[in-house]
Amino acid sequence: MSSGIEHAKRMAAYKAVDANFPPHAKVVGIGSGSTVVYVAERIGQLKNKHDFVCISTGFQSKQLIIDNGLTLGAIEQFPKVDIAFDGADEVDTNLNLIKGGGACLFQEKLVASSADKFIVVADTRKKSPSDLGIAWRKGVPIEVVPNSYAVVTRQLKELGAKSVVLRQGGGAKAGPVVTDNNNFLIDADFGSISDPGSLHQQIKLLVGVVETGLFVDMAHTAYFGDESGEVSEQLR
Ligand SMILES: O=C(CO)[C@H](O)[C@H](O)COP(=O)(O)O
Repeated sequence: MSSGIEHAKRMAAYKAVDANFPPHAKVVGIGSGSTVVYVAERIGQLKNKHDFVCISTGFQSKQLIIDNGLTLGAIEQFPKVDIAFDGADEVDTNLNLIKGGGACLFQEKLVASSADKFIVVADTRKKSPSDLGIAWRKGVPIEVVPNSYAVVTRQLKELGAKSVVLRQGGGAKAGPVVTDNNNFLIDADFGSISDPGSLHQQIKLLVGVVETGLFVDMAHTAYFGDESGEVSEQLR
């Protein structure tokens, strides 16, 4: 028996796949995190699962594809994706996202930006009542080339970040988190973000920044599960 939140995640993921999976899909993006686990599970139940390839967004996602009996492909082989599914750390009322809580934001954005349709799955805790930076208080994840972190940290403060933290491995690793691309991650708290597009552009221009966790104007629909199993839909 799954807990309330796991049930919420599973219901959102199953509904997202059932409502959106294209019958003749050839290339499918699979995101990262704990909600997308159920997307891979549902896609793995499809009768035609050997007719398409799945593109991963990192190590965990690759394992999900393999474990669910799906065919793994590389974005280098399949640069055009029919549909991509992924989780989010926060979704604003315009369907902009903060992502990267699981340190996979660069490959997630690469796959989502290559997709004809990008679908978000989450539980209702991820919904912001208005802007980004309200429900997710850990800051905007930013992937940086390792030796640039001090310079980028200084410049993020100049852009108005209230706090800038080099993400640490915690009990699992001494020192900073190293991404699947061998980079570091900075979490920059800008408080409530009224113009995520402009903030993304300013951060992206800093030398050393690989990608930001602000996903602006990218998602097509978000599915939010609650603990009762109800799923609500947010369209752009
Ligand atoms: O961006 C991500 C990883 O970098 C995840 O999609 C995001 O953190 C949501 O994860 P979860 O479904 O576990 O809440």
